[in-house]
This record gives sequence, C-alpha cells and structure tokens, in this order.
Amino acid sequence: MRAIYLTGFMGSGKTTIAEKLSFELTVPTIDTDDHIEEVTGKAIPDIFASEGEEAFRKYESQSLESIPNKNIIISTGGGIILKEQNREFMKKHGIVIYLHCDPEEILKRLEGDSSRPLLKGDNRKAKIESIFSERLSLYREAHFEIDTTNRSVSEIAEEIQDIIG
Ligand SMILES: Nc1ncnc2c1ncn2[C@@H]1O[C@H](COP(=O)(O)OP(=O)(O)O)[C@@H](O)[C@H]1O
Ligand SMILES: O=C(O)C1=C[C@@H](OP(=O)(O)O)[C@@H](O)[C@H](O)C1
Repeated sequence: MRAIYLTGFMGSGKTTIAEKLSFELTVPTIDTDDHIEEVTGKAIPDIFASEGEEAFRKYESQSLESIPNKNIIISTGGGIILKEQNREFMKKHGIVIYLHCDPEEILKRLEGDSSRPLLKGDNRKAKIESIFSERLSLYREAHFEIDTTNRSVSEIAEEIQDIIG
C-alpha cells in the first residue's frame, strides 16, 4: 500500500482519523509532529518559542522525507502544505487526502487547547479564519478532499477506506 498522507487545518482530525484507520487497516501510523519531537527532543511549542517557525518548518520537511512511504498512514502538521516541496513530495510518494473542516467547527474542536503555537493569544476566531483562507487553495491540491464538518470519525474513516479501495 502506498502511504496515505492526511492533510488539513489544525483540529481537522488528522491524528484522530489516522489512529482509527491504523487500527482498522492494521497499518502503522506516524504523526509528523510526534516525529519532530522525538528527533529534536523538544516539544513543538518549545521549538516555536526558542528557534522560531522557520526552523520548525525545516524540521517538518526533514521529518516528512525521512518517514517511510509504504504501508503507513501519516498524519501531517497543518502547515506542511505551505512548502511546495512538501506538497510535491506527498503527491509523488503517496495518496494525499485533505480533511476539510469549517473554521467555526475548528474553533469549537480546539476550545481549551493550548498546544498550537499559531493560535496562542487573543482572538482565536480571527486567527483561524485568516490562516484558513491563506491556506485553503494549498490544501485543495490534495488528490482527494473529505468534508469532516459535522461528521463522525467512523463515517470519515469509512469514506477514506472507500477511496483507497
Ligand atoms: N470528526 C470529528 N468530530 C468531532 N470532533 C473531532 C473529529 N475529529 C477530531 N475531533 C476532535 O478534534 C480535536 C482535534 O483533533 P486532532 O485529531 O488532534 O486534529 P489534528 O491532528 O488535525 O490537529 C480532538 O479533540 C478530536 O477528538
Ligand atoms: O498549522 C500549523 O502550521 C501547525 C499545526 C500543528 O499540527 P496539527 O495540525 O496537528 O495541529 C503543528 O504542526 C504546529 O503547531 C503548526
């Protein structure tokens, strides 16, 4: 099986869906953020705070390129699509599935979450809307798009299984 790359905004459910699919298909899953934390020995918010976003983006590309691309489900960080190099890499080596979620629901899903440095501070709603609109066309370069808004994890996982046959 070719790698399945799940892309989408923070809170779109990439990690949750990857774990569900991993269980159902008995295929391992890796999360690029977890991989970066393992390699660097630092938590994502610490990398942003001490080294900055650009350094994080370098780790992210290195991580993407070092993770195996056969028989695996990869949940990516929400900003992986920012680099053309990453978008091309994923499309070349696997099936890229964009998990769409409306910003209003993202806001609800991430209520109380403090692990995403880009959403730190006041006016989360405006932050989410602005980053979302900047990125939408990049997410849409995926091979497939699934709308996860108001849908259960099981329904979404089933739809992905239909896509990959
Ligand atoms: N389809 C869904 N419906 C409702 N809540 C969801 C759904 N998918 C994920 N969530 C919840 O949203 C939050 C973010 O999910 P997560 O998988 O961490 O997203 P991502 O990896 O894309 O950032 C978690 O609390 C998760 O339980
Ligand atoms: O959208 C982004 O730029 C980011 C998303 C996060 O991952 P999740 O999409 O898993 O939250 C994490 O990689 C980092 O905080 C940056």
